[in-house]
Amino acid sequence: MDAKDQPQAKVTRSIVFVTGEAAPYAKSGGLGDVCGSLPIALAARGHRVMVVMPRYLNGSSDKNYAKALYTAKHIKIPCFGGSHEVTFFHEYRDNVDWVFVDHPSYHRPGSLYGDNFGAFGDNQFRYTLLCYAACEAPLILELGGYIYGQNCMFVVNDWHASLVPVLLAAKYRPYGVYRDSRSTLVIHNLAHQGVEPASTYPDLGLPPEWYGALEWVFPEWARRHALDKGEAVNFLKGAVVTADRIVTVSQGYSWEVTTAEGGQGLNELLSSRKSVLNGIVNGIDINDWNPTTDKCLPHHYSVDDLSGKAKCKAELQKELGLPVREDVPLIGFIGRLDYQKGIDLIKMAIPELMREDVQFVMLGSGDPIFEGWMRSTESSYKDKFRGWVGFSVPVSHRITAGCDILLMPSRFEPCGLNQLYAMQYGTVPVVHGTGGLRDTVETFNPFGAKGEEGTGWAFSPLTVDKMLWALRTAMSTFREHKPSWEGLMKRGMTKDHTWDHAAEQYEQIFEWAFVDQPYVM
Ligand SMILES: Nc1ncnc2c1ncn2[C@@H]1O[C@H](COP(=O)(O)OP(=O)(O)O[C@H]2O[C@H](CO)[C@@H](O)[C@H](O)[C@H]2O)[C@@H](O)[C@H]1O
Repeated sequence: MDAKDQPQAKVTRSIVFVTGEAAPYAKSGGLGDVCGSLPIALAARGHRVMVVMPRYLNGSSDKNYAKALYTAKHIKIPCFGGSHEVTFFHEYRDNVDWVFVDHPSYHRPGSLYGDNFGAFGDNQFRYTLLCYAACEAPLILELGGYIYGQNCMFVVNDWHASLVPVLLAAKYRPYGVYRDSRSTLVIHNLAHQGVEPASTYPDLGLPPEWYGALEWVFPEWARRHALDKGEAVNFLKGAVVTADRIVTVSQGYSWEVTTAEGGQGLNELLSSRKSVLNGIVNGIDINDWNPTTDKCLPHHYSVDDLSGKAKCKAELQKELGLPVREDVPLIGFIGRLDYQKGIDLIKMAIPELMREDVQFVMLGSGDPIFEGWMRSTESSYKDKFRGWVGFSVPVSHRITAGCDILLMPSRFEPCGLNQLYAMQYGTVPVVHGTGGLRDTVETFNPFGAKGEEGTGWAFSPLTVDKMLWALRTAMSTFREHKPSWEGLMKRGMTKDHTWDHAAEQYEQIFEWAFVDQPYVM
């Protein structure tokens, strides 16, 4: 879009994103994508936007931070029985101030949150530091010559950033600071809440009377032994209680989190805050995910000329060592190998699916049991199945472009980005109709009011049979109804997945937040 066509916000604000990850600096999943692109979309609409995240260094990713300069600002954070010094680095890119909090606990091998032995034992400490640093950044960092000041909208993402609204309420507002600021909690995934034993509360440096905001008691069935009282502190709960507004990353998920099935223990609390709870479907970064320009692809294509997609498919088959055949449906899966993503259903369905004339490629890392299963399945079905264990952004782009069908049997999915990328690339999604998947994938209807309708298949309930039914329907449409298939591809490709619409909805939420008094004064 030309800069002159870029819609502008009616009211511009100072916005401070706080996050555990943002692409391209550090990404482990969809949170990184969103925090790497929504801030840019908001800045393009005229807001002043800062993103505060850790400066993770672990060798391979160091180059991502190469353009971030040392600001010479140091602060000491009083927590965990001491005073911990952090410093700030800064890069101005795409009209956004990217601020990186530096501390030795962010410099280590492994992924962002853990290594082969599991989650890091000091994650509570690492993200407590991030939250304190994020509260100080707008007050002390002169970025482009000016501080952001006390009139900000803090956008706190998931549990890593959830201490921010608690700190605003407990440590700043009582002293007259940040009374004009507001906070919005964005829930990308309720499955991770930052829960630690209650005995860690004094480490957080919060006044004792604020214990109730973080207090969390496990139900009896979830306790480890008869003497376990289940007492814990829960960062995400703290933000649910103290944030001015709560956003989930789709409307479907904003309802699901208020139910016993989808609320992960926080459903009653979230229901009590329904008046400030909204859902906004994520957009995608179309500079990064665009089949007409994508640097990771061997060939480019567009809705007007799909020939490049067939070439991408052939290249992908070659790269994977699968028979190069245009007529065979190529199904892809990309994602964390996690219970959430329904990998166990794929595992159960594979023996039956492999009886069909089909090819299947999976890219993912996570649970070692599923990683091992992917490797062994590959050796059982040499001409049909490839399991790529690892995390590779270029490979994910090539799979998205080269496949005909993208499968997402997620047990729950707050929004899901891969189905949006798939549609953008003319790859037809077959998904479990849950959360954001149900909101974004419209099931194919050959007899719609205006002719054929739909962009994929959203099956429900989540069973192996139903998933196989949806895949078989998709495969037979691919083989036997080429014009319908092309219609499906084109309808997906022409849908508006840009961030601009979502950014406008976020502006509305911010406006409502500033009309109200802060939730905790
Ligand atoms: N092995 C691999 N190699 C390369 N890339 C890989 C990969 N595994 C995953 N990815 C990438 O990571 C991202 C995953 O995003 P999703 O939104 O699908 O899921 P995630 O559960 O991480 O995000 C959570 O947050 C997002 C953002 O709000 C929600 O959409 C989602 O529902 C919620 O669960 C995609 O960009 C995908 O391509």
